[in-house]
Amino acid sequence: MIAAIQEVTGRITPPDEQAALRAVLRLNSLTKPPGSLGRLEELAVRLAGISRDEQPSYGKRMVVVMAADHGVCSEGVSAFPQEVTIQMAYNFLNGGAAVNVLARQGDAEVRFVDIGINGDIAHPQLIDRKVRRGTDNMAAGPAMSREEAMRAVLVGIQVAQEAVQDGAELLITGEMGIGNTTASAAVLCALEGIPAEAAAGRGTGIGDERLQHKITVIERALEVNAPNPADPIDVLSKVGGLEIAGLAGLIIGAAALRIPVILDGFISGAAALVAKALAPESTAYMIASHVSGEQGHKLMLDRLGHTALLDLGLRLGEGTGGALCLHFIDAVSRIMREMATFESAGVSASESV
Ligand SMILES: Cc1cc2ncn([C@H]3O[C@H](COP(=O)(O)O)[C@@H](O)[C@H]3O)c2cc1C
Ligand SMILES: O=C(O)c1cccnc1
Repeated sequence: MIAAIQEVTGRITPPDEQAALRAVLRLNSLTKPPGSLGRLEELAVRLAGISRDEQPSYGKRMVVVMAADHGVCSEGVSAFPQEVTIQMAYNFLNGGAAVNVLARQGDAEVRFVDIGINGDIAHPQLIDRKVRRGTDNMAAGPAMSREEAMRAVLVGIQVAQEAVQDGAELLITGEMGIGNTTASAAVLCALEGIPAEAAAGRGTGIGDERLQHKITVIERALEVNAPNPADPIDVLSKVGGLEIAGLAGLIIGAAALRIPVILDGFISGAAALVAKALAPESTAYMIASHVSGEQGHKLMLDRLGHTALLDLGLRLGEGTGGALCLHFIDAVSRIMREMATFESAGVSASESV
């Protein structure tokens, strides 16, 4: 199974430098002082390189919400009970979650994948790719087997391939899974050698006492399992989650298919760290939409080498920040296509600086 993953990571090539250069030249020809559109210009250049087009635009975009449960919930690490995952599943499938609203506003489709919910869901829109019914409690032993972690990564790769077959030109990572900020923090600790107290945050809104407990649970999980930082599948299987593994696969799949993958918050960040460990070249296809209010997210983005576009204090996940970022991506597309050049508008260029 590792060979199937490596076959995909082996297909990731760097973005097109020529297209990126053409985007720089075009930006400098537009009726504005050079660089005056700030970070939007950086975004334009990166998207041009990724999409191999100096005027990139994205017709069909999809938010992929991977959902799974976490055995570590039995340690009391979330402000909400585990059943909320399956209850929210129906809310996503019926279009009522925050990300459904923001995706509609950003003209994106939401695909909801059950990769490991602890229960049965019946809904016509469900993409059922359940690898197992939730993980085991990582504070007592491995969250899942190595084989299950690899299967979940392959699910993500396959979902990316299907999305592109169905016309997707851009993917956004989304997730649902009560307890998943604990697993994501543990992945950050294991892969990057960050102490639990710097990696763990309040998730759904736990208080000081429960946060201290969450930190000790993460420390125990790391001690009991001793995940190997040089082996991302080992880290996923011991202290990760099924949706984290699935999103890592989705990111790798998007990079291999040369389409941009918009990262959402903390859980997406953990998946991106796994993707980076499996395929360092995949980071070139990632766009960091926002920096979450969850402690540790900024650290993740630093390790990924990305700066977030937005800082709105979001701490929801689901793909919400990623969906909001579509407005900036569309703004960039229109600037590259619709703005006049100095030449076409008859405007004098700068004399000297
Ligand atoms: C109603 C509700 C909707 C959500 N949508 C996303 N999350 C977010 O919160 C959870 C992670 O936080 P923790 O690790 O503290 O459990 C994940 O499901 C994440 O997607 C939600 C959480 C709740 C309660
Ligand atoms: O940043 C996130 O993705 C996040 C933060 C808190 C809870 N759920 C998700």
